[in-house]
Amino acid sequence: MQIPEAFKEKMRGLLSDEDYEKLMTSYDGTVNKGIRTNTLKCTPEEMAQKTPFELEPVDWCPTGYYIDSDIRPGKNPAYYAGLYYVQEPTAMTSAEALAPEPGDWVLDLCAAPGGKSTQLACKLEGQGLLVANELVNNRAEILASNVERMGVANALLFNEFPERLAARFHERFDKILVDAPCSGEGMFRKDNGAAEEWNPERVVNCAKRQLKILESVDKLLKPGGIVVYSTCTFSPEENEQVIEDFLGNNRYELMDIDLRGLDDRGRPEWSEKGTPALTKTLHVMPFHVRGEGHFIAKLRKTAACPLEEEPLKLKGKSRLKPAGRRDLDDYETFAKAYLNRRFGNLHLQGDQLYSLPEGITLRDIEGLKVLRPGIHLGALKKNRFEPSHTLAMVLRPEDFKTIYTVRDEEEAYTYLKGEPIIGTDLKGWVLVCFDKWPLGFGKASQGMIKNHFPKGLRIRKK
Ligand SMILES: C[S@@+](CC[C@H](N)C(=O)[O-])C[C@H]1O[C@@H](n2cnc3c(N)ncnc32)[C@H](O)[C@@H]1O
Repeated sequence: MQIPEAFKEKMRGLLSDEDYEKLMTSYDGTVNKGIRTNTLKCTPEEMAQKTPFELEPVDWCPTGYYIDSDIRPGKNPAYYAGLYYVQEPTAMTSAEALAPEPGDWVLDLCAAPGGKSTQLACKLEGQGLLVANELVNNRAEILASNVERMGVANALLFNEFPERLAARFHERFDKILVDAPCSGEGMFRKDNGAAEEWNPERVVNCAKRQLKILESVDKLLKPGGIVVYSTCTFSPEENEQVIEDFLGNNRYELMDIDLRGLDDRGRPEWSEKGTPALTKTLHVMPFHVRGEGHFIAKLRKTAACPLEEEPLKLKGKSRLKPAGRRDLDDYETFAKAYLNRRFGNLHLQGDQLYSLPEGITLRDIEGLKVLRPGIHLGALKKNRFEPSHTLAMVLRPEDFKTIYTVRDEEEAYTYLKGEPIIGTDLKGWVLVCFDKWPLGFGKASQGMIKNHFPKGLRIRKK
């Protein structure tokens, strides 16, 4: 890996000789890999039973574990059942610092691929709302797929500019995470491209963009609400200086961050004005801990922000409409035959049926680019309802009347490859489970289960 000379020079100026040498040596090491338990589905102990690799606890995240760097955790049935999320250990810090509570309205403004969104969802325990937003289209689809796999039931996903969300959700959120797009200096070891793309102008441009994103946060956050700002870079321009500029223009106070094993405080001397409270921010440096590197700041909003005189206009009608009773005949027939759980706030987009999160109305989403308006329950076909994979992933076995539990890992792979399962006397829709965790749907008849695991997710080989 080629570390840019200008970066080396900059870090040599910022760090002590000893720390600089340690940083450079850290680039010769291997990338730290981690997984985090999806507590919406299982406990860490249950996850450990279903994963064949060694797990070593991460200090600052009670559900995070280091795994050996040779392991490919995305190849395991437990992965497809959503028992864990593969996440770099220092990336687990931001959601821990924000610490939402069940019932909160939480916004993750820069969300793809979804590591922190799914971690926030665990903390909400299915209560309250998670709005996860990703601006870049193809990354947004990856976010949707991860939120689906983890079985998050109370999420609304957008593919939007922060300022457009701010025009609709004025001071509606209790907590906001800004895991900002950055120059990625903490990604050099993990992603060679990050080192190749790095240059001093990029750092300056990232800082401008970060400040602009934070301006939208001020409009979105309730007075008294909390925002965590994080980056995976070391540069003062994108860390201490962004926070100092934001504090200068808005009424916020920095809060202490208390995460086990982390005590490398932000440096006022790396900012323009030397704001003393910057010591409340946190650096997570790859030469102090086992991880790639992060910066976190936690701030409380101390005063309301006025409504804009000329707010941005959001045009366009939503293609969603509330589902009427007659629209739902086929869904109700399906629900009566198979579901032990009710879904509310039902809306249709064409023939696709969604359950919107509690408290969300069409007025909230009209004119915005919605990626997923809630749980995609399935499609109303001619005279029948076809359940979606998303529905399978939010269910627990007790929510469905016909369950097929795969006999062993081998049979789990058979299902995940898209092959039929032979030898059953079940009939109709079946929730195929790996132990007590759904993998997806199948349809049983004549002694076999036809596979409904989505084609795009199927694995080719173990
Ligand atoms: C550091 S990544 C987020 C990682 C994510 N939080 C996770 O844990 O998986 C930053 C994200 O911000 C998105 N982004 C880029 N420009 C943006 C902008 N102007 N406003 C908001 N998000 C932006 C990027 O596409 C990227 O997905």
